[in-house]
Amino acid sequence: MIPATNQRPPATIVFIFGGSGDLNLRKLTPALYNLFIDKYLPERFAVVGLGRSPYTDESFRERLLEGVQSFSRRKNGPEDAWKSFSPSVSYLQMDAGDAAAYTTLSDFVGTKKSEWGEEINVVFYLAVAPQLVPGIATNLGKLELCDDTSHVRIVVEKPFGHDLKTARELNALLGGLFAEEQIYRIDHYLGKETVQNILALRFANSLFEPIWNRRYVEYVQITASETVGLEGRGGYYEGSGALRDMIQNHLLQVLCMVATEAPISFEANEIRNKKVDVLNAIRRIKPEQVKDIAVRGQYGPGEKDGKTIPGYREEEGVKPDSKTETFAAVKLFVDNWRWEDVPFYLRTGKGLPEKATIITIQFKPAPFYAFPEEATNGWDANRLTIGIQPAMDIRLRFQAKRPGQTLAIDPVDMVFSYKDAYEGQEPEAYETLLLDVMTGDATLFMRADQVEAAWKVVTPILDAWESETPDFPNYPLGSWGPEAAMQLVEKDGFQWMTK
Ligand SMILES: NC(=O)C1=CN([C@@H]2O[C@H](COP(=O)(O)OP(=O)(O)OC[C@H]3O[C@@H](n4cnc5c(N)ncnc54)[C@H](OP(=O)(O)O)[C@@H]3O)[C@@H](O)[C@H]2O)C=CC1
Ligand SMILES: O=C1O[C@H](COP(=O)(O)O)[C@@H](O)[C@H](O)[C@H]1O
Repeated sequence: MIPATNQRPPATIVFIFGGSGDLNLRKLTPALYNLFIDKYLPERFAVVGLGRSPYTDESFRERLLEGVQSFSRRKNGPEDAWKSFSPSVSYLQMDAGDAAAYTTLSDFVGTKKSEWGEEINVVFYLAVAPQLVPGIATNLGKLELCDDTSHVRIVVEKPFGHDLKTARELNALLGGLFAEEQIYRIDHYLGKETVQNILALRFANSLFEPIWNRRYVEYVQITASETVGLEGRGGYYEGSGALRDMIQNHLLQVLCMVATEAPISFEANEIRNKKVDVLNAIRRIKPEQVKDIAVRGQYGPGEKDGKTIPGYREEEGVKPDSKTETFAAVKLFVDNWRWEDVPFYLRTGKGLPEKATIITIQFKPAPFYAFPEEATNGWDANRLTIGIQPAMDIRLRFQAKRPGQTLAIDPVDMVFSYKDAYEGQEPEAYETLLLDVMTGDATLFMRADQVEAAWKVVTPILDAWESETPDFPNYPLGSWGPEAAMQLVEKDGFQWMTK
């Protein structure tokens, strides 16, 4: 949450493990750059990217500038902004497994302390595959500077651990090395304006809550589709897959926002308690049920503009017989008074036709319909669609009478769009969350028990998938995923909503 401009964080150094990776290129540096332009960064700050790739400071900055120009909400920024920002960025070539190299980090902090002559916040951002996290955390924990619990923080990216067992081990390890207030388990979907707005929509209005339950809701769908493929992220993604990469964290967190009971305050732990209640209420999946409620897919070659585009198995860093899923869809139930028997369908995939994250709340049809059927032009109504991205909007689709002497009923949309309602650009999720880390506000970050509860939900699926060899690839790049994903909803009489 963005403080007033006069509440800038104190002098800060951000070390980014995985500085040469996709996350930093696409999201972290663009976010820091925007914070800089908007004057939320402290006067004195430094960003150090770390990785094994052989960058110099100069070539690293050039690479990051390409990232800003391709992915930032501000492709350029005001004149000279990059020129003013980039000297604070440097690169340190280092293997994260090299324990001796970590003293370089302490030395860097020591030098900056003498140069800046003040206390410094130090953020260690672990933007790396989960397998690397325990080793890095252990090495950082040995640095004396990490004993300073009020100034040193560690940010751990999702997926937190590789499964329930490793997540528990990681929580225990981090708990032994750092104080809980130093640990920031990040899930960037929680920093998205549109995700935060779900609570405002539900609990700052009296309109929706009375019908937000099993009496009126037929089903809920959450789709996060991506057009991109792997884009050089084989090192991370091959060991992860769509279920771990998106569903265990982002999509389950969105489900929690949709399904949670009303909080009594916006105190961090109150919201977290309510969300963990939802995760704990998700019906446990038995091994023999997995095939009926979960679908996985991997994209094969596709076509674009008459050209063949290679499939997942042909991408850099991917095994030719890879079992990693690039698509996952699941059907879940939340066993409580509010949601019993309402299906929650979640799906995500790479290489799909559109980049879009949307939530669909489909309400049941009117209990009695007095209008003549022949006057009705479609039944596609009683639906609330929350556009998370790129369209940031809320659409209420309902039946309306078409003006005129003949009775005709059509589905129409009532739309709230951020673009039309507010001036200026909304901050990106990582802007909000990085600033929160710098100011020491953990409200939007995950607690250890939330992460473990989310792993419990997906563990039976992961186990079942691990035990069988999938028939991959099973969907062409540019399609909406495997046929079985369509059947997952069609067998219940529904279809996937794309808007
Ligand atoms: N990409 C995205 O859009 C998002 C990613 N994330 C999360 O961020 C994390 C990283 O993902 P992403 O950036 O996409 O993955 P990449 O594969 O692009 O990056 C992995 C990074 O890890 C570094 N690395 C690997 N091994 C070592 C090593 N031994 N020593 C030092 N550095 C090492 C690589 O650097 P090098 O090869 O130079 O050593 C590279 O910078 C994941 O947890 C992912 O879930 C979260 C949200 C969005
Ligand atoms: O965490 C991740 O998220 C991105 C998608 O993020 P979004 O904000 O653009 O929806 C995804 O591409 C990546 O694989 C994953 O690690």
